[in-house]
Amino acid sequence: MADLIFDHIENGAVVTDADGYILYFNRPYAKFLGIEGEDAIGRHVTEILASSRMHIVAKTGKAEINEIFTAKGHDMVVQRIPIFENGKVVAVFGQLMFKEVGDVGRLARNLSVLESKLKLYEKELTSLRAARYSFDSIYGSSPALLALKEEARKAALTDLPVLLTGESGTGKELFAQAIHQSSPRRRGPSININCAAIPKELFESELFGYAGGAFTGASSGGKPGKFELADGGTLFLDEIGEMPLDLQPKLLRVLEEKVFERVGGNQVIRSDFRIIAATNRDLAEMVRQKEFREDLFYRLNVVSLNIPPLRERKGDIVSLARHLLDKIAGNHPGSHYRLTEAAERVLANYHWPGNIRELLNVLERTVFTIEGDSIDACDLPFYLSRPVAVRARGTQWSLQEVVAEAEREALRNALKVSGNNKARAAKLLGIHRTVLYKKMSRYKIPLN
Ligand SMILES: Nc1ncnc2c1ncn2[C@@H]1O[C@H](COP(=O)(O)OP(=O)(O)OP(=O)(O)O)[C@@H](O)[C@H]1O
Repeated sequence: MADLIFDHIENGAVVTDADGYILYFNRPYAKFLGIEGEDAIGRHVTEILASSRMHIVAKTGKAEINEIFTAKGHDMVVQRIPIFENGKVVAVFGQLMFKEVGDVGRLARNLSVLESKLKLYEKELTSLRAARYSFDSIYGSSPALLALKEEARKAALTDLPVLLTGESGTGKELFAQAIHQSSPRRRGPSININCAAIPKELFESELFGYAGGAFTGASSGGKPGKFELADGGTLFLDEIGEMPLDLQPKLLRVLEEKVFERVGGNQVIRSDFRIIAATNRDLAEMVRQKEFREDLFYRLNVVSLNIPPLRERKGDIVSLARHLLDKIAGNHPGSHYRLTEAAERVLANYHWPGNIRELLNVLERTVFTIEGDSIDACDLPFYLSRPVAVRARGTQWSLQEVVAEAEREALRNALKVSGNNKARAAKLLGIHRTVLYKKMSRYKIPLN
């Protein structure tokens, strides 16, 4: 068996006794030197490899690792390891690590290229992240938003947990990223976990990871969880209100002690992370309803930042819209989208239940349908201009409104596809040209 293993060592390997007489000589080594392996057994190692130092290592008892060794005209890299029994060298194991010294140089060069590439990517990633997620990329000049940014900037300099609250689409994730990017942990990882997106049964292993063989199907090396990955950085727990109640005590313990074990593992893991949590739910009310643990709530709610909805900072709507249009234009080279005053009025008066995400969505869709760069009120979705009284009924639309919106959209698409040729657009729609003109006038679609 030992012979078999020995012959399967990829590179040459040899074992001598304490006096330098060969006990084993594997096939790859024999092949490499062009001799018969069996012939070498029992002979002194210097007879086969004149400058061998195996017998010297047997005397010194000191391993020689990655030494250059010349044999048969080759400069090779070898290692020689003394084997001890009861404190005495009984054998020496020698192994060829690289058949050519040049291989080592090449490997080292490759490694150093890889290392510098890695450094370059790290730098690029940091600057990309900084450009995308700094406080400067949070737009708006309303006093409420400016005050909030100031508080968030201060919080970034500390290691305190932050709880971000606000309606969906107000920019909670953007704030979390900006805090990380402005914190001393900016070079560390920024790990996100959306608590609403994880099935309950996978929650624990997502957060804490699992040990190898922890359950059927688990990968053999195990897998680190988000807490482990966030070591040295920030862990962003989005939609924390969706955290299963029975897991909350465990989460609290980790937040307090910063140590945990992987699922199915027994090794204690320490991780140095900073927590930022976000929710669009009223956590205090959830605590009162016993749907969220009070102790965890207090642990998370150390620095509390509430992002007001867009309709409560009307001053931000138009400037945000302009900024988002510039961003959209970045994907359409040569364009510079502008809003007419009427369009600005429509945007400013709408109540934006989906906040900035909805604004972005509306602008993206509008840009897709317009000809040219100017966005007028009639280019915006019909529902934005509905009177407040109608909107107050909630999201339920009357059939008439739905039909009108669909008609308007169909008209605009047909005009776009036909290059604003009315006759062709009418034909596409299957209506008479005069009907098209009438409907265009009703929906305030400009003639050209
Ligand atoms: N002040 C802002 N300036 C520029 N872009 C913003 C601003 N606030 C939000 N956005 C953009 O709006 C979109 C929604 O923001 P984000 O995902 O941060 O919201 P959220 O509050 O985390 O939403 P949810 O609660 O639904 O997860 C993103 O594309 C984000 O870049």
